[in-house]
Amino acid sequence: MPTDSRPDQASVPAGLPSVEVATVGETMVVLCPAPGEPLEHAERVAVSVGGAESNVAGYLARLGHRTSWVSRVGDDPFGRAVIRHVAAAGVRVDQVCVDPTAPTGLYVKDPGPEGTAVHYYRAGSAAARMDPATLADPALAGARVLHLSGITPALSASCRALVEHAVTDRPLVGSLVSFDVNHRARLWSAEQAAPVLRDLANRCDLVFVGQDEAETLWGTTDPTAVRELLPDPETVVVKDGAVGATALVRDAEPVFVPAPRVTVVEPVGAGDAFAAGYLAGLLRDLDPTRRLRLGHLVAAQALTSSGDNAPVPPWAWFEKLVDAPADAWSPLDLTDLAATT
Ligand SMILES: Nc1ncnc2c1ncn2[C@@H]1O[C@H](COP(=O)(O)OP(=O)(O)O)[C@@H](O)[C@H]1O
Ligand SMILES: O=C(O)C(=O)C[C@H](O)[C@H](O)COP(=O)(O)O
Repeated sequence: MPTDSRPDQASVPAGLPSVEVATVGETMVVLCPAPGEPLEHAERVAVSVGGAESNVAGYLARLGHRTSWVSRVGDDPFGRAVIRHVAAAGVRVDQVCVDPTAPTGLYVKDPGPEGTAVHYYRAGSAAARMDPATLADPALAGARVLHLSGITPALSASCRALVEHAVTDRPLVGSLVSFDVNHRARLWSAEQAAPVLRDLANRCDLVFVGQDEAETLWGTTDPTAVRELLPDPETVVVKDGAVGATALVRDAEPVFVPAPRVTVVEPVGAGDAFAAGYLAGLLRDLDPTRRLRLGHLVAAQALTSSGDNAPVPPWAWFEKLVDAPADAWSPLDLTDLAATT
């Protein structure tokens, strides 16, 4: 019977300090035809890598935080591509199990006149076999943040048990548990997802949710109403795309920060980038306004670049804008982002 193995990570010598952030979730190879070319007639596809939680890990690593992505991939070329891609962003991948008995998941984009449809080939994937033991490695102890998303509980019963375990038993003692609701309608219906995601989110410390998904799941876009549905986390961040985002922190007035003006090249991954920026602000003990600003600024990098995991400018660029006077943010104009970075 073949057994799981762990990839070597030449760039991470033994004895490194413990990770600051662990993220857990599935990452897949992404196949995408040329823009506007329907999949049915495509003769060529571009191959890339995508996964919400490894995207968050990648942005955090690029912002200078020691981050580990915890997952499973198949012992196949796509699994090796995923590991190489995530490691290239500076993320530790020594917590990724290579499973010789299940494939790496795949998602395929189908550009059409009404937008891009997504087809998943991830049922039965190696990552769908994650379970509560996935978080048992002592190397994860001491992480300040464990970041999860609502994609994982939709993957399989064992993945749902993993997320239940993470939010209830808190295996990473002392870590703050962060949860991006990330409802994926291709994985489960809103009726199935709504109570599960609400219950899981309520057991976390920090929750990110888009107004669009709050409406789909729970029938409201109002940040205060969302907060009433999620009373237990210390902080709920409600995002409203191009408009802005609100942080509702327990025992404090809600804080709203408008999103900067940007010229969107490709919207996929903006939510992951936002979560990473907010978490970087939290790790640096910034106040909620600055955390939201950092979220928007990292999201802006994702929006103005194609692909899920954009490069980020040096910290000094972020610092200047994060500390700018309030009127500079009403709203901040980043429409010439490429020139300013
Ligand atoms: N058109 C836009 N202009 C400026 N910022 C945007 C725009 N769309 C999204 N964002 C930024 O990306 C963040 C995440 O947006 P959201 O729509 O929730 O993304 P996703 O659907 O990828 O989760 C927003 O909070 C904001 O910072
Ligand atoms: O659907 C999944 O399972 C994925 O992980 C695919 C994507 O890479 C991210 O989810 C992007 O997410 P957004 O930041 O919300 O645009």
